[in-house]
Amino acid sequence: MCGNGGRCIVSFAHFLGIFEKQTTFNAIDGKHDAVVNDDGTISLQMIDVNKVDDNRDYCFTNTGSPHHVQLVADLDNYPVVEEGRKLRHEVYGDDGANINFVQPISHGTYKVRTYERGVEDETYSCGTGVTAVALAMHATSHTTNTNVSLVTPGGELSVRFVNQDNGYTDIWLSGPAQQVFKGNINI
Ligand SMILES: N[C@H](CCC[C@H](N)C(=O)O)C(=O)O
Repeated sequence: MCGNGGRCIVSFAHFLGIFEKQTTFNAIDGKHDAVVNDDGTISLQMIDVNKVDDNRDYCFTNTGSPHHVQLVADLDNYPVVEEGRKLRHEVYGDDGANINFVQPISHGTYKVRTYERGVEDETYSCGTGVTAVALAMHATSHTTNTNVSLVTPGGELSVRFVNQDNGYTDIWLSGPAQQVFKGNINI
């Protein structure tokens, strides 16, 4: 599942006039509701998450895709590609995982850089990744906020959620989706 890809699909379907305000689409992890907000940002409902594994040095959770979440100091200068590539294999074996490195900016605001499985490199922004970061920061009591801001190299996202005894529900990933290219194919 791709959270940012999902938001882009919704934005594109809206641009094509397929729906007005709300829609639903099916992804590999199930159904997703989505909303085009009045300011043009896109909110996407993510699957419920009932487990955030806390391994003290890092967390692991699945928000539609598998994510490792680890706090580091001096994120701007952190070797995301080298360390991400190592952890992706050494901790998670053949299946691997996406690796998110995190630094707090303030209570409820986090800077995130992600090494993405499949891409095998750092990407500008990972939607399921920042969702995992928001839940992991809450699950480990780094924040009590249930609306968390995430700053990635590609821009700013937010994740809000409801915390219940058995995990997290009503999880919404929000942020901008901008059309940057338009073309035609003659067939
Ligand atoms: N970039 C995507 C997640 C891709 C996850 C994929 N790399 C995987 O290993 O499942 C996002 O914005 O949510």
